[in-house]
Amino acid sequence: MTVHIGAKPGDIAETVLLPGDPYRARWAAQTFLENPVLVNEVRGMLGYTGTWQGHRVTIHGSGMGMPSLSIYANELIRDYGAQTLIRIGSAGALQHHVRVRDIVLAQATTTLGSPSRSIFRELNFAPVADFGLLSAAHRAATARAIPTHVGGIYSSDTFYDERQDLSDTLQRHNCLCVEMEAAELYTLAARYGRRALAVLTISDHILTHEALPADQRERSFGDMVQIALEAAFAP
Ligand SMILES: O=P(O)(O)O[C@H]1O[C@H](CO)[C@@H](O)[C@H]1O
Ligand SMILES: O=c1cc[nH]c(=O)[nH]1
Repeated sequence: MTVHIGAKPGDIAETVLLPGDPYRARWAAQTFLENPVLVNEVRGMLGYTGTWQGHRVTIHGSGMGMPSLSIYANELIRDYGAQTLIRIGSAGALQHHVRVRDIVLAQATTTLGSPSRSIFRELNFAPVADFGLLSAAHRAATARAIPTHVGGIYSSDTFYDERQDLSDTLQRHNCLCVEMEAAELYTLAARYGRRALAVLTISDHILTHEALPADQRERSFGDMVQIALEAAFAP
């Protein structure tokens, strides 16, 4: 047990899928895993372990924002030995050609700051996805003809951002979408030698203001879960 995770040693699989929303963790575990068992509910942050096609998998909420994800990812990596961590999250599109419900595979992330920012001092560290996971996820999405984009994204700790100039600059630099966790996940994976990827579903459009309701964010993003599972266990 850790401060924030009540699972016993061995309860957490080496492969962990990380949605921000704990109820999405429950939905994904009950929909995709065989024999899902609740392994954490400290602070209501649900985590389940089961099997997918014979492979052990944990699906665990990360909460919203990099400070929250950082707590769970640190404990999953350092205390439970997680090796492969795949975020399955929602995101807001920053480009017209990226549409609501499309998938984005985050190749690299830009951020203003993350919990790891202070240790880099003057360095602009570039958090990037694991290439093996990224290419396997792309193959899985292409095989299923799921509309998918690969490229740079923006990880922000501010959902209600007042800085329109930031959005404009990111858009001009072909940033595909905004979400709130991937930069810290990729940085921790780099630090501890683990594999990480963010597979995102567009839930909102920053340019058109289209937005999906909360129940659909919780329960209807099956394509990204399927892509994440296939990528995690690709030969
Ligand atoms: O749907 P999740 O995975 O929570 O991801 C996105 O949704 C939350 C904001 O509504 C942030 O966590 C953001 O990254
Ligand atoms: O606009 C959005 C949608 C999902 N997540 C975000 O961080 N921003």
